[in-house]
Amino acid sequence: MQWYTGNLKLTLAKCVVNLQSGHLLGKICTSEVALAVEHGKFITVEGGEGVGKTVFTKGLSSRIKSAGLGLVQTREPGGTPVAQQIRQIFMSPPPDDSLAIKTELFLVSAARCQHLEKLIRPNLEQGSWVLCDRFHDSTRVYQGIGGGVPQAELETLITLSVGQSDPDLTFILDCDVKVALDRVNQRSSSDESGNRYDEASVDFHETLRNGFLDVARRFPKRVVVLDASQDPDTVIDQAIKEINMRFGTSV
Ligand SMILES: Nc1ncnc2c1ncn2[C@@H]1O[C@H](COP(=O)(O)OP(=O)(O)OP(=O)(O)O)[C@@H](O)[C@H]1O
Ligand SMILES: Cc1cn([C@H]2C[C@H](O)[C@@H](COP(=O)(O)O)O2)c(=O)[nH]c1=O
Repeated sequence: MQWYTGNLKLTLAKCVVNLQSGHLLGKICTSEVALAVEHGKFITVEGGEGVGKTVFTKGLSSRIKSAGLGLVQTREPGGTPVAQQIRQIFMSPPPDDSLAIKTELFLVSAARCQHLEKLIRPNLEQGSWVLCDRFHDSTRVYQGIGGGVPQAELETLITLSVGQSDPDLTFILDCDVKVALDRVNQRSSSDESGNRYDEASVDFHETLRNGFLDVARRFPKRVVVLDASQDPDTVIDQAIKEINMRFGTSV
């Protein structure tokens, strides 16, 4: 017999129980009660600059939480105090000491190790879901395809830092580069937040977009591409449909 309560799965074997109003009453032989916490699902969100990852992650998070599931929303680089300090260096190195591409690779990998060890794995083990804005596919695209680190070297470092903790599901938000850049420009004019690739050419952003689509082709079982030119609620609805189909949930 099994009960699901939030993220907790209770399994009872060979025992007599009384059920009243959904509560478990009566005598239970504890040696025959298995208390299993099912691992939470690990979902990542990827895509180029300005496609809508932040808005999507926030909206999807609240929909999953409203369904009664525990969820931690996080992002990379970052997610723990140390990883956040690495993010500062990564995002804003001193102007007279710009980052070599392999330094970038080591920085995002170090931040990821810390993030996995201190935040992601402990939460998944306790049954909480983790929704992460960017993860290793960003490394494949930005440091690999964009930055030119050879794929074999990059995959070695990804394997070393991620180990068995590959995401269960990845959403790649995809849309026309000009649409995404218009969104970035509108956002920048309102909040003045800078971006690492503000000065990059449209061609470079096209390379990133194609890089993510290439990742989707390489990992078809894990990755789902969503059309991010649609309105935010439609994109989130499509993601939820996919989540329910894959994980048997009713979010
Ligand atoms: N589906 C959408 N339709 C229209 N506008 C959107 C949509 N999603 C996000 N936006 C707007 O586009 C801008 C960029 O969105 P957001 O910050 O979510 O993108 P991002 O992918 O997280 O960007 P970055 O890669 O720079 O972190 C914001 O001003 C946001 O309000
Ligand atoms: C994880 C990861 C990120 N990056 C880059 C991609 C973006 O330009 C920034 C993060 O900014 P955001 O506004 O939080 O999306 O970092 C990267 O180059 N490599 C990575 O592995």
